[in-house]
This record gives sequence, structure tokens and C-alpha cells, in this order.
Amino acid sequence: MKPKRLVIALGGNALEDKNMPSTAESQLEVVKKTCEFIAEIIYLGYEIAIVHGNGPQVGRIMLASEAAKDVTPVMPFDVCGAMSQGYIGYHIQQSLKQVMAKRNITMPVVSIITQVIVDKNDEAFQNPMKPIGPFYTEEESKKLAHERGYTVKEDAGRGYRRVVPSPMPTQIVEIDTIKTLLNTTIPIACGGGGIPVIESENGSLKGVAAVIDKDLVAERLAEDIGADILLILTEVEKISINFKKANQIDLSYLTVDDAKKYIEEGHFAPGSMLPKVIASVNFAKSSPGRKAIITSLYKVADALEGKNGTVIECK
Ligand SMILES: Nc1ncnc2c1ncn2[C@@H]1O[C@H](COP(=O)(O)OP(=O)(O)O)[C@@H](O)[C@H]1O
Ligand SMILES: NC(=O)OP(=O)(O)O
Repeated sequence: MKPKRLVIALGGNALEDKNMPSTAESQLEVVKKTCEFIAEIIYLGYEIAIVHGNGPQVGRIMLASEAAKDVTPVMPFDVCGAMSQGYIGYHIQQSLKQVMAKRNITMPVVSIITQVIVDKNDEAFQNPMKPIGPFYTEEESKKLAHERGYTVKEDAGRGYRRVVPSPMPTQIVEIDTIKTLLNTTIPIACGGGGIPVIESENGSLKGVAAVIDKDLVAERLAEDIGADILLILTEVEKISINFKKANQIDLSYLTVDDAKKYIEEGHFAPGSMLPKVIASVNFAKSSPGRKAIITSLYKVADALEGKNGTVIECK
């Protein structure tokens, strides 16, 4: 029987631990643990492709570049995104290979620098909503807004962060390469939502200052490669309505229509959970039999067996 094909969207807590310093060394330690869970999915017989986030990481790369402006030119926004793809992909590639070897799984793991085309007229360029970099207090965020001209917004009740434009993904540039690699390797692709590029009339590509949402790109990838499941891994085991309120209800199963209703009622925070639910709805309705699962990295095996997580599918 053909193995079920699955795209994994790795959230921030798969790469960082809030109780550890935000260093490359700490990230590698967290990624090694994350790859144990990914190896379990492979061991269960799924064919996978991996997409990871980059919000905290790309924000810190930009902070570092801006801080060093007196000694070296500030790196352009798209290059910072490419740098985040490189070092996160490197950590996952190295760690997953090592963990798979312990289980005698020998398939190669390869990280692909991926560009994603966006529309230069996307209204997101005038309405920055994507949180990047560290969390700040309200006072710190106001200081950054004043001193550096950052746009800052509160992020899902967790503090304030710099926000940048996050245009919709329209096309994965390297999709044919990813499809070719799927049969013989485990691809890490579209990292950080891909490097955002616009296409000129002559077909040439140019990087733009934005960060694309990785869950929306994971959905695009899942459709393009004919996946059966879109698996979105984050900090929570299930999505909720009335989140963080006394009447919070955690949801195990949603039809596409249920999810659309809750989206309209504003239950999912923009910039964090909302894109995950939108991606899940888009994937579930893209073809009969497809489903999306939103759950915690630590509950992934149970969720794949239908014992945890939130499943979103067409009725
Ligand atoms: N309705 C909701 N249900 C569950 N979590 C929500 C909801 N609204 C906002 N959130 C928050 O969204 C977070 C996931 O978004 P985010 O941290 O940006 O994703 P990622 O794991 O990809 O980094 C959850 O950990 C939770 O704090
Ligand atoms: N690019 C992106 O969506 O990264 P996060 O998931 O870290 O926000």
C-alpha cells in the first residue's frame, strides 16, 4: 500500500525552548529532541517533507545586522531570511540524519534553499502583521518603535514583537526539485515560509522585504506534492475557542464549515493561530480525503492515531 504522504510544519517551540538562551547552540539541542519525534513519524511509515518557521530567528539576524551597521553593511531583509533558512535547515538536516541512523533508517535528508513568489501588490506590504524576533514589554516596544521606526504589535497575549509584511505565497519556485527529491530523500524545504521574491515581466526574481507565513506555505507545498495530511506542530495540543478565557473549549474535530465559522467569530489570533487554521481549511477542502492536524510536537504520535490534536477536514 502506498505510504501516506505528510507535510510537517514545525513551529517555534520545535526550534527554541523559552527556558534556554536564544543561541544557535541551544537551538541545536532543541532540534535534536524535535528530530526524535520526526523520526518516530518516519518509523510509523509516513513519507514526509519538512517546513520550519523562522520568526524569532530572522528577527534576531536582522537585529544583529542592524547593530553591526558601523562595521559592515546591513544585510537586506530577504538575505536575512535566506540566512535563517540555511542555519535552521542545517541543524535539522544534521540532527534528523543522526537520529534516523540510530533507528537504522538510511534515507538521505536534504535542506533546500527555497524561494516563494509573492505579489508585489499584496496589501500585506502596507499592513505588517507578521511577528519576528524576540518578545518585548510594552515599554520596550514603544522605545523600539520610536528609536528604530519598527512597527510593533501585541502577540497572542505573550508580549509585544516587531511585525513585518507577510504577503500570501503564490508559487514555490523550486517545487519541481522538491518533487524529484521526495522519492529518494527527506526534503527540508520552504523554510521560514520561503525567501520572498517577486517576479518581473522578463521572469527574473527579486527578493523583497517580507516574511511569509510558514504554515500557509506548508499548505501550498502539501497541495503541490499531493500530500494526504498537513501536520501543523505548535505549542498547544489542540486549538480552542474562547482561548485563555474562563469558557475556553479545546477542539478535537472541526469540519471546514465549523472552522470558517470560528474564524469569522475571531477565535484565532492573527499572526499566530489564525494562519494555521486558514492553512488547515485550505488544505482540507483542496481534495477529498485530505485532512489537517494541529497539535503539539510532543503529542504527534497520539494525534496521528486520532487520540489527540485538532483534526480539520471536509465533512
Ligand atoms: N484559539 C487559539 N487556540 C490555541 N492557541 C491559540 C489560539 N489563539 C492564539 N493561540 C496561540 O497561538 C500560538 C501558536 O502560534 P505561534 O506561536 O505563532 O506558532 P508557532 O508554533 O508556529 O511558532 C499558540 O501557542 C497559542 O499561544
Ligand atoms: N515564517 C514563519 O511563519 O515563521 P514562524 O512560524 O516562526 O512565525
